[in-house]
Amino acid sequence: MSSAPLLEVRGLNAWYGESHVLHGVDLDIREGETVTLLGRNGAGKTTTLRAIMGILRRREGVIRLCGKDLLSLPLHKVAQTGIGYVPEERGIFASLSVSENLILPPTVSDSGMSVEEIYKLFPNLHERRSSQGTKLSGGEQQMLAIARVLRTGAKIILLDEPTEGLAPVIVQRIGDVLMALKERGMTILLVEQNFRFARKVADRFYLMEDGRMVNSFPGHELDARMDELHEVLGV
Ligand SMILES: Nc1ncnc2c1ncn2[C@@H]1O[C@H](COP(=O)(O)OP(=O)(O)OP(=O)(O)O)[C@@H](O)[C@H]1O
Repeated sequence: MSSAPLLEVRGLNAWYGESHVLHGVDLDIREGETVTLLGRNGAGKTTTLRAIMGILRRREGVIRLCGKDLLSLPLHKVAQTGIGYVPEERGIFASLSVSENLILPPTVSDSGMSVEEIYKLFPNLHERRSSQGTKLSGGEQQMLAIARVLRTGAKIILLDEPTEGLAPVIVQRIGDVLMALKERGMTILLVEQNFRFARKVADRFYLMEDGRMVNSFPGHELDARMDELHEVLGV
């Protein structure tokens, strides 16, 4: 680990009201890396993403992006630092068309993808460009949610279970998109329960249990650790 991490999380504690959910989470993601968070339901994966983004406000510890402190920033300033978030519920504008959803996101850097580039990466969004958000399939909504973040020029994208509830052929399509983003040098933090999908894209895994990171290992060790993972994940 020579270069400084792009995203650095140290000793992160977070609370929902009085409920203490994250207990000293440490996480490092280097530029261009794809890192996947594993853990059983309730382990704190979504909470980690929400705490990094500042949606969950009661936090203590260190969160830095390119060395810049995120913890003290107001919510609306966090995305402007170049960190994009695709929540599990996707967060697209249901009443707007695909093309309107793509035009709306504010830009955080010049490196954001143009609408033309987006349509090249997601030909199905081009076909559906005039369709309203509510009329899209789950897979199309997921792709639109990812595309919206790519428009902004974010350096790192946080994805919460992008394959959940989607048909295998769509899961594969999303995998192809993430591989294309990796090739472009995008840094990705992924929460994912689908091993087959995660194996394809992840350079490194973190394992969470009860609001703590309990292990981290490189992607190629996934198969050798399957028994241990099944035990911790209860799957
Ligand atoms: N809005 C909330 N208010 C209070 N507690 C919450 C809230 N959201 C989550 N929690 C609690 O925080 C803990 C971590 O939940 P979190 O959603 O981060 O887990 P997860 O690992 O993402 O699992 P899942 O796959 O179920 O989303 C759980 O104990 C959960 O019950």
